[in-house]
Amino acid sequence: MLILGIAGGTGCGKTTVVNQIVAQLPENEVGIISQDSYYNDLAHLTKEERGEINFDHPNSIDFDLLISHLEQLKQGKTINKPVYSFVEETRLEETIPTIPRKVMIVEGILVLSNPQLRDLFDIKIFVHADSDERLIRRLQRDIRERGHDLQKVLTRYQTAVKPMHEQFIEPSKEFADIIIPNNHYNTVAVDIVRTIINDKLL
Ligand SMILES: Nc1ncnc2c1ncn2[C@@H]1O[C@H](COP(=O)(O)OP(=O)(O)O)[C@@H](O)[C@H]1O
Ligand SMILES: Nc1ccn([C@@H]2O[C@H](COP(=O)(O)O)[C@@H](O)[C@H]2O)c(=O)n1
Repeated sequence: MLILGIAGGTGCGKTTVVNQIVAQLPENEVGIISQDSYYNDLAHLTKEERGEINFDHPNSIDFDLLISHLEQLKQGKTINKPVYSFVEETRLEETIPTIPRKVMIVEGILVLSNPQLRDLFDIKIFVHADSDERLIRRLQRDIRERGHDLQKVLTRYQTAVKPMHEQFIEPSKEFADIIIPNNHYNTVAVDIVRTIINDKLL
């Protein structure tokens, strides 16, 4: 199994890059795991209490479960991947059975910041976009897709997203084997990563 870890600040385009990479690969050979699926289960908190959580701090992620799931996949076992709702801000009851694939891609803001998780990656990638570009993209996406309003996105950006980015995410760039500049769509970089994966699949 080849495991790729893809990190980068919110809105840098991780999900988009991953989707572009896998779009031209055989569907049954590549699996995707998003760090977002592993936000801690907050079902015991009210919606208001969940709104106070710092979702950009490593403590908000169940890294133990994510690491254990990756290890199980490496051993050829099927896992039950959690499902996270951004609208409810907690894990849902349902899970998604996920089988091991020849190539597994793990993406998320903090996936290169955790040493134990990082050690599981064969290739470490950091997607870079400037912070103003990321904020614009995040605003548009969160209002359109994640049920947030303008004020909520901006407050969160100032109080949690930006400081945590500076403390945990940007410093994890030094662990990357490849840095993908993504202020603009970067088809060349996507092709290079796909070529690496295709070599593995031969
Ligand atoms: N290179 C790019 N140029 C313009 N918009 C982009 C680019 N990459 C991604 N986007 C858009 O920015 C938003 C955030 O991208 P997404 O892939 O969800 O980022 P991330 O997963 O890193 O948070 C999405 O609406 C996406 O369509
Ligand atoms: N309930 C939540 C949980 C997380 N977030 C934000 O998601 C960002 C990470 O996801 P990306 O797809 O943007 O990489 C992170 O910055 C959290 O602030 C949220 O808004 N609500």
